[in-house]
Amino acid sequence: MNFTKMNGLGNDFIIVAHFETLPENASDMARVMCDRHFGIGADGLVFVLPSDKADVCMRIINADGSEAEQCGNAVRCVAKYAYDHGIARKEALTVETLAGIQRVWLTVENEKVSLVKVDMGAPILYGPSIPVAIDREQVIDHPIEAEGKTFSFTGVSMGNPHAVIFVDNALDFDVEKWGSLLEKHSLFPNKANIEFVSVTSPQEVEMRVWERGCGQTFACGTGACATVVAGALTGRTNRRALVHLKGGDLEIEWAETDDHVYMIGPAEEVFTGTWCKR
Ligand SMILES: N[C@H](CCC[C@H](N)C(=O)O)C(=O)O
Repeated sequence: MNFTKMNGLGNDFIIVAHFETLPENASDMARVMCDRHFGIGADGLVFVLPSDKADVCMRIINADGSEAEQCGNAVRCVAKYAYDHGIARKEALTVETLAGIQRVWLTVENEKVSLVKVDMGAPILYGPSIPVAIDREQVIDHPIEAEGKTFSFTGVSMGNPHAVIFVDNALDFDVEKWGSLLEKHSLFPNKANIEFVSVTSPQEVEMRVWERGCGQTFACGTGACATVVAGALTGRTNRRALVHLKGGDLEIEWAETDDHVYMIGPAEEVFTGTWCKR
């Protein structure tokens, strides 16, 4: 089985594009292929499938075998893959996901996609647990406790659940310890992606992330979107901000015109290969 290895700011994926529908053993495939010692190694396994509603369909399986509703970095990779490999040779296309149809705009240089803009749709605000939707004028920061330490989070869904926690300095925060504890907290019956964010200015933040189903990653597109929504709602940031991640930067805007969140960032194809293991 042929595959293509891609990433969005170091959030890396195995792209498989020759199934008509999601294989029944997709979760097992993800666990084996994403293993960084006995497999190819990746944060997720991404299936590029035909769609009757969009130019292409994306299904994303985390490294632990759980399926996610949405994945911002993977949507950029899938859009690039579709253009570069001739599935949808156009600079504005649509990607069907479990979170809905995503509009995508491509920047092409030397016949290859270098930058991708995605309409990630409108956010849903959660709290005091996820997924308990609340109105926007309700309390935004919700308390959450782990091992005797209390944090406050803003719950935001971009189709997948995020708990955004503002801290003094995200760069030296113990993401492994607290992210792994909070991902599976009882307030998050479907688990959650945990973002730790420090605000540099109203238009610039540092974000580190512990992702549901794969641990700490170099970048999280939906997490960056959730971060700017949480920052704007709590008065910490503007609705447009540059999110600095371990693997690079994402430009995020939560537009007032349509309440949608727009994300601009790169996508990279690294290598192709053939999977030989049973
Ligand atoms: N682990 C996430 C899916 C991947 C999201 C992230 N890689 C992104 O770029 O949005 C979840 O289970 O919701």
